[in-house]
Amino acid sequence: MPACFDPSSTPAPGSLPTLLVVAVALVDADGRVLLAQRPPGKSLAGLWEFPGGKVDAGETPEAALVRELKEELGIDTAASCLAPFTFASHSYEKFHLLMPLFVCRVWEGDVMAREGQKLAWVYPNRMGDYPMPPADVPLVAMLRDLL
Ligand SMILES: Nc1nc2c([nH]c(=O)n2[C@@H]2O[C@H](COP(=O)(O)OP(=O)(O)OP(=O)(O)O)[C@@H](O)[C@H]2O)c(=O)[nH]1
Repeated sequence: MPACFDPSSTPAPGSLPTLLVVAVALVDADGRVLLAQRPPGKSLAGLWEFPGGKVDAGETPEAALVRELKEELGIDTAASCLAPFTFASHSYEKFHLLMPLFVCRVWEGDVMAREGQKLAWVYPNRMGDYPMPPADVPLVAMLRDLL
């Protein structure tokens, strides 16, 4: 049976809270994508992810991303520089993650790890070398096709 027909892979409606997280593929002039490593002590520690974070109540995904990029990486960008690309919809044990992924090629300032996280600029065909959360796996394949 194809995995997409497996009812056990689909949680019962309403059984998990949906968490809205926004993320971005920052793409540099060489076509590399920025990944950040989740620090020890957090869930999914050690895995590499796209910069971003939770969308606060009353915030748009774009505003949340502009805020997170300033907080985490010290860079300035604007909603008009964020191109909607795709999304992840993935059930973790305690919540269902809904994560729009934007692509951004234009920002101001130098990328810095403001929260002590490890950063890596990665060519799409090398992203397999960086273990990522399960929700991100389909996104990487789509990014490879785009870039
Ligand atoms: N930013 C980001 N989060 C992701 C990605 N993939 C993925 O599954 N997530 C999940 O989405 C959630 C993002 O939440 P977050 O970064 O704001 O929060 P956190 O777990 O670090 O906790 P915090 O509340 O202490 O900030 C985490 O559960 C994280 O594992 C990704 O590529 N980027």
